[in-house]
Amino acid sequence: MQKVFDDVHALDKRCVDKFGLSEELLMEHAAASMMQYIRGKFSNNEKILIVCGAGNNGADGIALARLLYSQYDVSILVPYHVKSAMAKLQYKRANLLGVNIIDTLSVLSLEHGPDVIVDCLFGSGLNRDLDDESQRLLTRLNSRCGHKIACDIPSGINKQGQVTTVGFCADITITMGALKTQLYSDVAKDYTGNIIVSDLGVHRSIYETATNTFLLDSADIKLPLRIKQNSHKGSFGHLSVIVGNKTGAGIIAAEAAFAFGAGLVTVITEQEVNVPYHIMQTSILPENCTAVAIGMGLGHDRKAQVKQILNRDIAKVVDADLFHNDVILTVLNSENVVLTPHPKEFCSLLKRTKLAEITVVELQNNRFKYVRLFAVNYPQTVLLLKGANSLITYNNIIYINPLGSNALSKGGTGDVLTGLIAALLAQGYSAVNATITASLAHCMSATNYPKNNYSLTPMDVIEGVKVL
Ligand SMILES: NC(=O)C1=CN([C@@H]2O[C@H](COP(=O)(O)OP(=O)(O)OC[C@H]3O[C@@H](n4cnc5c(N)ncnc54)[C@H](OP(=O)(O)O)[C@@H]3O)[C@@H](O)[C@H]2O)[C@@H](O)CC1
Ligand SMILES: Nc1ncnc2c1ncn2[C@@H]1O[C@H](COP(=O)(O)OP(=O)(O)O)[C@@H](O)[C@H]1O
Ligand SMILES: [K+]
Repeated sequence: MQKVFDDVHALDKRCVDKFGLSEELLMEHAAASMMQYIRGKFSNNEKILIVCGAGNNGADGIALARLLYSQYDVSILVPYHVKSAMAKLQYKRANLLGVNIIDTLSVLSLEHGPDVIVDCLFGSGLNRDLDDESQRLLTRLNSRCGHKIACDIPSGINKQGQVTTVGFCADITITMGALKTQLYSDVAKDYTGNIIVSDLGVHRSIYETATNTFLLDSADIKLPLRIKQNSHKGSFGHLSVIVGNKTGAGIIAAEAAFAFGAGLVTVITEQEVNVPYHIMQTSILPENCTAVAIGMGLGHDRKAQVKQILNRDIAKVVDADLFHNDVILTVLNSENVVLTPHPKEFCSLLKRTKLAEITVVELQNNRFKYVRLFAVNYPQTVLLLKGANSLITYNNIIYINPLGSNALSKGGTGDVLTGLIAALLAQGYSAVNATITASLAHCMSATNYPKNNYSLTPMDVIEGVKVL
């Protein structure tokens, strides 16, 4: 798990004030880390274009040009007059050294385009929408071949992680000092490429302070591996999955839960349904049930039974149709509840809780803001907001799961996730630990799928979970 910060200016300042570093020293480390990356990947004399803006993001790029000069065929494109003191200083040094400085992209030959393009146009200082010239420039850079590196933040991604017009599409983002939340909006995922962090003169563990946002990785998974041999099916919980109108949703969840270690799985259904032989079915909640999954394909009937189930003091995952029903309000202040809405369902939840009345577009533009709003009001409820980067919150902490992929954009994969979380709840995991591990397992299964990114089915996700 890595720390993530909304803003690192305070961390930069702390390095200067507390450890006696200077802005220039931080910048030299930023440039050196990009140099190291390029040296590790490209042989001498490769053609490198560094596009530099007027502020300190541009200054990082100009310093990089100085470091690479003579080993590589370096050009810097400086489309605006350099403005910040550091950019002016770095520009003067590059000039004295004889670095090739150009002010328009058309000077470069199209046939022999650069092998590497480094985007140092705008970083954390992007404070307004891009003008036409910057949009044109980024569009042209995106259309060129070559390995694309973004310095700190791909240009065009603003503080909220939005790309209002054009953004630089990087293969890799080398971000300075620490990870930033804006790099983990759903939109940003199509621009950042891989993200790595550069140290800025002190080790990252010293640079970073406390935070309430964390980036999950595959090492954070805690699989339900069984330890004791002296066990029986009852040792691993009994999950009840409420099956509604769309019976497939509940059955997929039940199958996923069985594959993820639940000892017993029963579907609760009014009419008999076709389920695999190992899944039981009945019309009322079994007495010994240790967790419930409810909402997937439920429809809007059975209100009395739903209310009764939600009021039972059992760990639960609540999904899908229930976000469109005020009955959801009854579970919001309880412990051991996990909510798994997709963006449209989360908008409905926000409306029902009277926290906000917003569109899906507004939510997707501000995912962190609204997840935090929910977290502040319902700190003991676990929320997983689905998306390209799913966000999990509990106790005012946000965990980002960046491991998902577009292969998961299929009907029924969310039902698998609900089943996985429920399986762990049934086996005694805390709500937040169940959600983190299940969410990681869901994404890792999709990543390990060996075929392509269009053919994954919910059953493939379940098969993948079996071999993690
Ligand atoms: N602080 C430190 O110690 C360290 C900082 N570091 C580096 O500094 C970067 C932050 O630098 P920064 O604050 O100078 O901002 P930056 O991203 O260069 O942009 C500001 C410039 O862009 C302009 N501008 C903005 N929006 C625009 C638009 N839409 N269209 C056109 N212009 C626009 C804006 O114009 P102005 O508002 O002045 O008119 C200003 O000129 C950070 O990302 C990291 O790379 C590292 O070296 C480590 C140490
Ligand atoms: N582009 C994507 N990148 C990462 N994860 C995705 C992507 N598209 C969908 N997912 C994941 O797939 C699941 C889809 O769930 P959902 O929309 O509820 O589907 P359903 O209700 O049909 O089962 C969620 O866990 C979501 O995070
Ligand atoms: K940049």
